[in-house]
Amino acid sequence: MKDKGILIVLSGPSGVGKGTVRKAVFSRPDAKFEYSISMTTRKPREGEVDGVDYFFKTREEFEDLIKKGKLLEYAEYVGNYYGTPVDYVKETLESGKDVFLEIEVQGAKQVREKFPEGLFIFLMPPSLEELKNRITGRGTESVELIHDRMEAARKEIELTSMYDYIVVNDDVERAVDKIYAIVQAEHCRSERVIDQYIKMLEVE
Ligand SMILES: Nc1nc2c(ncn2[C@@H]2O[C@H](COP(=O)(O)OP(=O)(O)O)[C@@H](O)[C@H]2O)c(=O)[nH]1
Ligand SMILES: Nc1ncnc2c1ncn2[C@@H]1O[C@H](COP(=O)(O)OP(=O)(O)O)[C@@H](O)[C@H]1O
Repeated sequence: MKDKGILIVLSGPSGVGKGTVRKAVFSRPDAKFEYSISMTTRKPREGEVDGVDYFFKTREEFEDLIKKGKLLEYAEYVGNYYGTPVDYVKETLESGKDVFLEIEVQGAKQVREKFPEGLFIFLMPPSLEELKNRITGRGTESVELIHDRMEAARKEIELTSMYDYIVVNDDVERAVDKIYAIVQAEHCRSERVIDQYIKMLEVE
């Protein structure tokens, strides 16, 4: 039987660089993770593509997915719903591949309850000032929304104790190196691999 993949959850405040780090993670030639594309009711930003960046849904469609139990987790964040499709995650893990989620902390908490064995990584900004600079610098949010996102960020940073690892995103490539090292270490964790070795000893 094939071993199940690892569910990797990358979380952190808006603007910390989750999207940037995730893209850098996936652009490495040795990337073996599968990215789970989320559903959202947020309007697409310029350049975002349905089915690539997100599956863009109406509130009615999203609420229907909730009712039908199609989401592993979901959260309302700054006025919009965001959620992870459960079937994709389960099927991909069953096939032995690691799945990579990029979600905010309320959702990460729900995943922790359903998948306590997941690998939870919190991406931390070098400082709150730098976080604000990044959100402002991206230019996708109005002043009011930046304020809301900074408030959300303060609350999120207070909840980091439920994560297995904290990675500071001072430099993108350095953060990616750390994420790879963490995932690699997780693959060697004895409770994940012990059965394989026991089987090997039985055969010989
Ligand atoms: N709970 C949950 N949060 C998500 C999901 N997808 C994205 N998010 C988070 O929702 C927040 C807002 O995302 P977005 O509007 O794309 O802005 P971003 O902050 O620039 O990534 C970010 O913290 C994302 O990580 C999801 O499926 N579930
Ligand atoms: N390590 C970093 N150093 C400097 N700027 C960064 C770094 N990581 C991301 N950024 C910039 O910060 C802004 C927010 O990044 P983004 O990936 O959109 O964040 P998130 O997905 O967490 O909301 C972008 O303009 C991005 O280029």
